[in-house]
Amino acid sequence: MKIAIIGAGNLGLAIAKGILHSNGATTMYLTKRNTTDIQEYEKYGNVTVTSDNQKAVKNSDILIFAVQPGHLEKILEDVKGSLTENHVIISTITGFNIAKIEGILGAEHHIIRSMPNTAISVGKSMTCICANEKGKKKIDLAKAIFDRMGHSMEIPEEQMQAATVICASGIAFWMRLIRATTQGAIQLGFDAKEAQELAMHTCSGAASLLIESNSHPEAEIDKVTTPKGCTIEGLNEMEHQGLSSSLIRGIVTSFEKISQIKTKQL
Ligand SMILES: NC(=O)C1=CN([C@@H]2O[C@H](COP(=O)(O)OP(=O)(O)OC[C@H]3O[C@@H](n4cnc5c(N)ncnc54)[C@H](O)[C@@H]3O)[C@@H](O)[C@H]2O)C=CC1
Ligand SMILES: O=C(O)[C@@H]1CCC=N1
Repeated sequence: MKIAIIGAGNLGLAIAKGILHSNGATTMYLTKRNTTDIQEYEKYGNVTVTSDNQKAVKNSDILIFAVQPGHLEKILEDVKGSLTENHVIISTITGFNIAKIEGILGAEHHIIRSMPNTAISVGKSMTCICANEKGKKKIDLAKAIFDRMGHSMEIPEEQMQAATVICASGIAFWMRLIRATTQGAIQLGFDAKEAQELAMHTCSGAASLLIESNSHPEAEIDKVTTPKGCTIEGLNEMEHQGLSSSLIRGIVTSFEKISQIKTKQL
């Protein structure tokens, strides 16, 4: 597989690391306007770093666009002449819909819209994808690419903004929960490093229980809450303080914001 990542910033480099981590490409082009700080990636023999997007497109089959929304239109116009009908175009751009990409490139291209998160760098991204009519023929290929770097789900395009909040912003939400647990553990006497180790592995174990046993969170909670015990006492206090409610409200607020950004920018 010959992959180009157009826009090697935060997300683009996270994807590049995920691809390297999973041996997911035969060759990989990484592009950026100023390539100085990504030059080191050429130490991996199959990686070419360049500011020449046309060259990256001509030498690759799968094109992953990870630039800021305001830059995409011009970049697509610039590379349009180098595209063939065999290219698979994967956009990670928030809010930039398939109709708009088709408006620039034409509907005859395989166009996939994706929403990964930064955990793609360690092969653990939850990635949502959807495709245009032509791209549906390549959706299994896109799914296979993202499944090598975590877990993927095909969703209707109307749900992409909601998926962005849950999966991409979700990394920040879960980080804050892990950080808060760490602060609690420090107050109970663990040093900071130990406290984070306890918090993150407990978080990972909780998610693994659900993924591997296919069970429901409340069923797992019932197994831990001893009657009159410490768990239910703590859990009920968290709920009295609005734990579930604040999470739900934060998610809805984030969604309201992403909906406004879409209307203003695009
Ligand atoms: N950071 C995240 O967790 C997620 C971000 N996204 C989306 O991914 C996109 C990129 O986000 P970030 O990586 O955070 O942004 P970023 O600003 O870190 O990266 C964008 C990169 O594109 C480069 N660039 C600009 N013009 C270029 C050009 N003409 N040719 C080649 N490269 C060019 C910039 O130098 C920069 O390195 C955004 O549209 C964002 O909505 C999507 C999911 C998650
Ligand atoms: O915060 C944001 O708006 C973008 C979209 C998802 C992650 N970062």
